[in-house]
Amino acid sequence: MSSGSTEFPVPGKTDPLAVVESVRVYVIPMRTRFRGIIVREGMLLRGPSGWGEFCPFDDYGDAASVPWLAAALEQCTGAWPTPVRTRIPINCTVPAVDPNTAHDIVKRSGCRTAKVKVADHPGSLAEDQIRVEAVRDALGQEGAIRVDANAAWDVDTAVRHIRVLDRSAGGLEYVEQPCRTVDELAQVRRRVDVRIAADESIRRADDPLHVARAEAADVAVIKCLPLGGVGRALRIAEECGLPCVVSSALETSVGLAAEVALAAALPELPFACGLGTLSLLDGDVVDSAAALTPVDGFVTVPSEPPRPDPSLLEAHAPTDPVTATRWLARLSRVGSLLGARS
Ligand SMILES: O=C(O)CCC(=O)c1ccccc1C(=O)O
Ligand SMILES: [Mg+2]
Repeated sequence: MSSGSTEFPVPGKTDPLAVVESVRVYVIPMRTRFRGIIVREGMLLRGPSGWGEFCPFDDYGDAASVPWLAAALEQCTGAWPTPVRTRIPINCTVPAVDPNTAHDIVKRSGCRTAKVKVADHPGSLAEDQIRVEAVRDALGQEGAIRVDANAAWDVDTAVRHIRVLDRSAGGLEYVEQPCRTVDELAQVRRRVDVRIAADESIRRADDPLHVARAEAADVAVIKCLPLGGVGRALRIAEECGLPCVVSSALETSVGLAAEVALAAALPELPFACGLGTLSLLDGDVVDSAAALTPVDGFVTVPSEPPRPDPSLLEAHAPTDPVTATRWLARLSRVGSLLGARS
């Protein structure tokens, strides 16, 4: 019924994108295929207090992308909490690669903690074992190894594979998201001695605190871009009452800076964080002096948020018009959803 001059915006609802002064789209190839991702794409938004990154993965629909946009807008309009540390210990991230490559990644990183992707495809256990053994060889006995199954296993498979990989690793620090549901995580947790960390059960859940209340995890993996920003992630971290590991969502240095700000502000940081992911990308939008590149297993907390370099923005701009149009349309739709909620 409503149309044209009889239709008005609802008073009190505002356009959340009104603060954004300009946007850029980037396309950066991955060095190694990671969870099926071969090219990382996203947007950089410029606002009154700097730049934010909007980069939901392809498998996030519009509603699930709303927190990503809230996080980007927090970055370009807000200020970060006070850091309580100047550098963040990080893990190196080992994709589902062959054992020699895994060994090299660990050695080159200088990290004392490694996170190894497992369960990349059905029947992967033998490959997972030799990858984990190679990582232990590279790390030495003092290092810590964690594995991430990205929700691939059912309960019985998880229990069996965790026991095998725990032996291959000479002890696992934790296993991240062995199964999909909170109930499955709780069952696995009761049956194995290895700690359970929840990632997707927090990042993709309607209620990110459910997994903690259900006593289904020992560790919370927190990513502030999928969770709606540093402020919201800090509240979730506090309310869940679990030790937290901050991990990246494969952002450029612009978005990674928000994850680092979160890790820097957490009162306790008992484990290494998954923030050494810049090396998985074949490029960045921030020049190398300001990039959040780890050195000897640590990322230094920057004194101010990194700004994209104009020539790198040009270099990583999409070469076809379709990609930019697709991201602009996505931003517009997700912006409308965010506006309708506030
Ligand atoms: O935690 C790390 O070491 C790196 C980040 C990482 O693994 C990741 C990055 C993008 C999307 C999902 C994940 C994941 O933890 O499952
Ligand atoms: Mg994970």
